[in-house]
Amino acid sequence: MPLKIALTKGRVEKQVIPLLEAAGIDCSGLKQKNRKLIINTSDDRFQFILAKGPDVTTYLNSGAVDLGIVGSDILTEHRNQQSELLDLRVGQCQFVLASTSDFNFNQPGRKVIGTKYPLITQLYFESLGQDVEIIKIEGSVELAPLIGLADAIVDITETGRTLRENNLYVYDYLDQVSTRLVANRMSLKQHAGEIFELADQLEQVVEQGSASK
Ligand SMILES: Nc1ncnc2c1ncn2[C@@H]1O[C@H](COP(=O)(O)OP(=O)(O)OP(=O)(O)O)[C@@H](O)[C@H]1O
Ligand SMILES: O=P(O)(O)OC[C@H]1O[C@H](OP(=O)(O)OP(=O)(O)O)[C@H](O)[C@@H]1O
Repeated sequence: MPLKIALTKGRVEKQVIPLLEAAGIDCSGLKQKNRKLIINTSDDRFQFILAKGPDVTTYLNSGAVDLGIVGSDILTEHRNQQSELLDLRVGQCQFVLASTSDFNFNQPGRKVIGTKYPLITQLYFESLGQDVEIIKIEGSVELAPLIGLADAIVDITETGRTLRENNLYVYDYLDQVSTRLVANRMSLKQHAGEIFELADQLEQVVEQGSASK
């Protein structure tokens, strides 16, 4: 039976494939541009299940997969209950509080905050002792202060380009984000050897990558 790995499709998948390949894992199936969602390696050692980030945590928690590859933003937001094995050091970005130039962080009254990450936003403002109204947005979060839906946003930024091109400014920096390898706790007991072998192989690749930077 192959180890089942839920891999976040899209941006994470693209950045993780080179790491998997460097660890000697056959990614020819993953690299084929088709609509298949379940892809086995040619040696049947691994089965990749392509899913959206939040669903990777659902599959892990239900025991449907042994491993997940997903952003730490999603793990925090969805209260990950499984075992984090490795920081893959890709998908690196940072949470920020951002808004238009006229935003006043210290203004009295209850602020409205737009975000894809309500829990992270709530915890952040709780830590500041501020009560805010949070509006959940599914994407293009930067729109919220521009069209008057929210006073500010909590979102991730990498290059800062999206903020810049929409005339938004950073008012505070929150946690750093990167892609993680996570194991289902039960699978970790049942398949410890195979799982730690994979984690070790990937760790070597990650360390080599860092050393060559
Ligand atoms: N700008 C970014 N730079 C680096 N990593 C990012 C960036 N945006 C998101 N990520 C990381 O990649 C993960 C997946 O992001 P991605 O944009 O592919 O999915 P998404 O937000 O669900 O978007 P979509 O709905 O378009 O698939 C995020 O959970 C985060 O960890
Ligand atoms: O700092 P930058 O390099 O510009 O990256 C930041 C952008 O990337 C993410 O959006 P994504 O591309 O996932 O699109 P989305 O708006 O659909 O979430 C994030 O929500 C920002 O909008």
